[in-house]
Amino acid sequence: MSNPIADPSSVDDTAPLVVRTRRIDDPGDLLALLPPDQALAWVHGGDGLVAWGRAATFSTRGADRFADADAWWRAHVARSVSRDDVNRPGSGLVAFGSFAFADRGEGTTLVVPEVVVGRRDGVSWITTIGTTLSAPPTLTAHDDLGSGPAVDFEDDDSRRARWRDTVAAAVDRIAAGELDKVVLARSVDAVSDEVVDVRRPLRRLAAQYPSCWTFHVDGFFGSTPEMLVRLEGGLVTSRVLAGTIRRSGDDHRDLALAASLAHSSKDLEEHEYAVASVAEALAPHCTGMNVPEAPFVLHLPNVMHLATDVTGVLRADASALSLAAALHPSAAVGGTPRPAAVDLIEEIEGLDRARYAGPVGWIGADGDGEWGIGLRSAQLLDDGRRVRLFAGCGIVADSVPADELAESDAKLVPVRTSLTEA
Ligand SMILES: C=C(O[C@H]1C=CC=C(C(=O)O)[C@@H]1O)C(=O)O
Repeated sequence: MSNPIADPSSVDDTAPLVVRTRRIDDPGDLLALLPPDQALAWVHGGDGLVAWGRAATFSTRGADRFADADAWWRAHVARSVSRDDVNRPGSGLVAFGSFAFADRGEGTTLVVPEVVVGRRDGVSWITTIGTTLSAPPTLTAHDDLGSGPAVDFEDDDSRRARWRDTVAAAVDRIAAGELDKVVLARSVDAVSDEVVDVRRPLRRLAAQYPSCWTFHVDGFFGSTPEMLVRLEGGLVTSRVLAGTIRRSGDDHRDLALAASLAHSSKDLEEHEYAVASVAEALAPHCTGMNVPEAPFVLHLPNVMHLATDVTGVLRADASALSLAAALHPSAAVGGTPRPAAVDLIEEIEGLDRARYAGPVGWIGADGDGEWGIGLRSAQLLDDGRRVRLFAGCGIVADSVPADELAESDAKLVPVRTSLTEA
């Protein structure tokens, strides 16, 4: 995959990292601090982490990509020297990362930045990371990014018809008893008349979807509503989403739609598979797990989802990355049973998912961290003028191809409008 953002060529990956975190006054809008190049982001409700520079990077591929990344990270942590005056999740040494969806997929990377600015619950900090101790830089808010470029979307009728046919083929395979659920995705390319400055869509996504996690790692960006796993002080949390209804734009009508979603047997079935896959994957790692019996309806500006928050207490030493490895791909992005679903995706989807639907997030020196599922997302390609947007839908026996296509359109709205709105 080409990567218009990262330039790891100057990174010395073997030197011990010197890490210093200091408390700072509230820096205001975190995303406004990002420089144009090598920006990294993970923000939620205004809080989170933004970062830039490259102190160390790691890339890999294959079935062992999570274990390889975890081992690389542990080795870096072991030889780092750190002083952290803040001691909050995300302070001290952190790496941002993104994982390919498929074992054969490209794009798995961990990035240790040179500067991280974080805020959580009214406490703000800056972390510097390098091979020597460096003074924290002066923070500058880049307020005016100018007007956006003109963007065209390549989503013609024949591509849309082909995807409907693929969904119909999956329904047939489910009816034939080969599997219970599969998540099928499609992509839409956007072509911009100038290089996309990813900070512009990031700001729009964060402003419009504050309850989602707005992220950027090496040209992969988006605003995901789904938390694959958060590990914090021994507490494991996962927000499972599956089952979707589009919003109408009318609040009263949306309430009725939310009620119908909560009672839709097709959506409840789709959701149950996703919850079961997460609960089964976490069970060996957790004690005292709480898996609510019924989902709640999560309201986003474009769609509503059935949602379940699964929690547990970590049983033994495991990192957020090793938990992500156990959970990926959950049935929210793969299917049930997992092996049959992954095979069917490979056989009929006809799409290189790359980082779409893979874990994206950050890990700290103690192994805690947050890994969302890379949904409502896009990848900058080539020269930075082409952007590939992705969306997928859970397919079960009762799925109707035309409805799934409309649902995928709704899921594309966040990134699509983030690229076009002034
Ligand atoms: C696969 C996607 O969404 C998943 C998450 C929430 C709801 C989903 C659904 O209802 O199909 C999907 O499982 C996507 O946004 O590309």
